Amino acid sequence: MSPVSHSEWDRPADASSPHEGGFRAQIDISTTRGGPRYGELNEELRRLMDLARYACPPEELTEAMIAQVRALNENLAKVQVDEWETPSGTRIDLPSRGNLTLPPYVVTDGGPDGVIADVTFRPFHLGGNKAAHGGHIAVAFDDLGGLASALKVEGVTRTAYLTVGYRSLTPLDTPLQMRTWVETLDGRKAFVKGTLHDGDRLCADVDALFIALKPGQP
Ligand SMILES: CCCCCCCCCCCCCCCC(=O)SCCNC(=O)CCNC(=O)[C@H](O)C(C)(C)COP(=O)(O)OP(=O)(O)OC[C@H]1O[C@@H](n2cnc3c(N)ncnc32)[C@H](O)[C@@H]1OP(=O)(O)O
Repeated sequence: MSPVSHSEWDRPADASSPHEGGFRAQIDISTTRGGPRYGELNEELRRLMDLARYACPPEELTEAMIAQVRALNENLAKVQVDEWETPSGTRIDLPSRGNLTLPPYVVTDGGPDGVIADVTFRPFHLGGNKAAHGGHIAVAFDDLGGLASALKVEGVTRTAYLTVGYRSLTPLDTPLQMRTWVETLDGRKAFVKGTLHDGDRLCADVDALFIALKPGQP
């Protein structure tokens, strides 16, 4: 039942594994890993989070649900792989590359000039008063800012700083438009800007620095 330990996933590169040092310079993108129904599994898990976030179960139902979730977790524990082999984060055909922990987004346009994505904060991303939690908005900017800088430098980058301006409330369950782009590229430094809109209304903007990693840099 325990998750994969750090020592198991932080393994050295070998012939079948192109990561260098503790870091993989290229993401091993896929459209098949995890099978054709992996996206459906993710969506059911998101629905579980939505429903759990607002549930107030009576005690007898809580007991039954603990047993059900335990059974689900036991199945998931049987199919653990390391971070380089999991479909999560690599499935470019799925929302947020199949990464369940990110707010679900769909990239509608992406390249060295920037990224445009439709992002929907789910009910479980609630901060308060039906609005999205600011931390989840920052996560979306981090990932899509990281994607914009990766497409610009043609390699993986890492966030050095990320400053979010929360300009107006960000609604849940509403398709929103996020744009991110590299404003200035200075050697390894990609200065990224971004916006989040609900229609014409600006919900948030971002100012971030991503650094292209050197080969072998942990
Ligand atoms: C079609 C589909 C394709 C799919 C394709 C997949 C794409 C896939 C996208 C994934 C998207 C994930 C996006 C999540 C990204 C994370 O969330 S990363 C996790 C969060 N970030 C971290 O943990 C970073 C921790 N910090 C570090 O590792 C190191 O400090 C850093 C940031 C790598 C920099 O260290 P370093 O490489 O030793 O660089 P260093 O020489 O210190 O600095 C380089 C330059 O940057 C400047 N700098 C560094 N830090 C700062 C700072 N905080 N403020 C200002 N300046 C700074 C330095 O002053 C220096 O400037 P110059 O002297 O060159 O002018």
